[in-house]
Amino acid sequence: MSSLPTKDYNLVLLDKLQANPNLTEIGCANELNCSLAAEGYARANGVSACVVTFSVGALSAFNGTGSAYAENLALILISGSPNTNDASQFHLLHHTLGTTDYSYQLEMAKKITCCAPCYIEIPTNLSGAECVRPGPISAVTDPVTSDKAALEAAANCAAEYLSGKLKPVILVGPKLRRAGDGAEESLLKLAEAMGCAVAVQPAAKGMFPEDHKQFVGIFWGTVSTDAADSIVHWADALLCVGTSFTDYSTVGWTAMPDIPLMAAEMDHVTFPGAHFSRVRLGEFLSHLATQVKYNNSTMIEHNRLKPDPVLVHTPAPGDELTRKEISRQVQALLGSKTTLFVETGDSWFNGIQLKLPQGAQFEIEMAWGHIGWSIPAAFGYALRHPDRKTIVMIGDGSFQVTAQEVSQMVRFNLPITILLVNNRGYTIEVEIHDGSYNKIKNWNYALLVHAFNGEDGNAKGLSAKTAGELEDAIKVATENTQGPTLIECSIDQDDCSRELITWGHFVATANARPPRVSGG
Ligand SMILES: C/C(NCc1cnc(C)nc1N)=C(/S)[C@H](O)COP(=O)(O)OP(=O)(O)O
Ligand SMILES: [Mg+2]
Repeated sequence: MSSLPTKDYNLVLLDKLQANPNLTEIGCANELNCSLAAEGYARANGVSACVVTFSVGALSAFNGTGSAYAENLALILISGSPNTNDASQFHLLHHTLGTTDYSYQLEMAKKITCCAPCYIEIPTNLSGAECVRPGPISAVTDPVTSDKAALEAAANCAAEYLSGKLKPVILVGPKLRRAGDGAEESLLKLAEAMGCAVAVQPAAKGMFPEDHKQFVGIFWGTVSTDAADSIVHWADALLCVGTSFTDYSTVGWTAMPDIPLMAAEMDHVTFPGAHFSRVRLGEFLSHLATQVKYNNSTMIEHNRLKPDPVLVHTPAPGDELTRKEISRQVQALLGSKTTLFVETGDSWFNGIQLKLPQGAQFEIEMAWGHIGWSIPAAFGYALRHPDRKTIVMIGDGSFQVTAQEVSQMVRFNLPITILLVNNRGYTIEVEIHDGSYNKIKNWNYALLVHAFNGEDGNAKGLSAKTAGELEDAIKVATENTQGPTLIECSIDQDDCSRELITWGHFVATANARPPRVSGG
């Protein structure tokens, strides 16, 4: 539960929430970070709540709420609001637009909340009022089950559809995990029953085990890993599970699969010419696993065409630090209890290339893509998962947006390791479309962390300009169990991944499409 220090519209509300022994209040430095921390908490916990003050608070929190909506995460946004007498007394109030219409916030919230994020507004003079006891929580939390007949029909139709195909591939998307109800386990069962290749969209990295023998890589068009694009394009049937085809995930629409898609969504299944509603994803996948025939033709082909392992160069300790060396050293950090957050920027491409060992988790915000997300989100996530080692890869531009939340990591003694890649500006934007607006003021990032320590913090701030300095800094980070460790990794501005340059080119081309003339 993330909330802001007390503010007049939600003073009593916070007191009431604090009185509930089952709730823990976690303060954040501002409402943007509060909402993004709640988004990160929801990734770990399944649901989270964010409590803010009216208007000046809520409008900032709308950003993290929008992220939760776009990323299909359950976040409850709770906002204090004016005294119920004010409207009828035509009062002009602080923190508002200066009119007597206070409904604008609710109208805006309606656009970014639905069954995933939801919105509750509580007038300041009702926070302590008696209210009807809420109904059984099971009405909200119990899993929704499929319509039995639709489930049966969908699985039979899918099994028959697949039995007529020679080269089936499964493509996993980011909504698989969000479906809950054991959908990831059901997918594993189905994949092993089919024996086929399993490719994963970038925003779903980690949702299918990468150490599994049927994992064939990240399907991301021309910037795929392990030639996953070849096997996806070789397939004659693509079973899309929770997929999301956006301009970013299709590399500016250059990687849309060109065969009819069979799509299994969170609550419905579609094939060419058929649609089955009220079919829950987890139930569909596990039921289909009992109907399908084994056909490993795409695995046999993948094993023929997959690239040989890449020889990773290990530089001398005194060598200038590079993007590749940062990735090599982060790779060595990943293990069954680590969760890696990768921020919008070249960190996406560097993170996607890493191999996840058994149990390692991966978090990315590719749909909403709000730079700075990973700092508050990792903070929220780590609160829920003290049992895991949380690592963040973030660029300098992104860090400047939400840096204050490192002070909350200090406050709650969270041993998060932050690898801040300082390439002096917005490199992703430089590669898409350069201009003076991609330059930023450089900070002394390592020193900033000492400021966040105040008189009692345990955070460490280090900088690395060579491979050896990074090795040493990572050792310090690994040993610092009482607080965050930020390592500023300085690299050349143009030291970026080839995938970023290729992807940026196609996304920029897609952005630049001329307006369509009607009738044209
Ligand atoms: C400005 C922007 N995107 C536009 C943008 C602007 N504002 C918000 C909130 N979110 C966004 N994605 C992006 S990706 C920067 O290149 C990020 O820079 P940095 O963190 O330094 O990473 P790289 O250097 O690797 O690109
Ligand atoms: Mg940068």
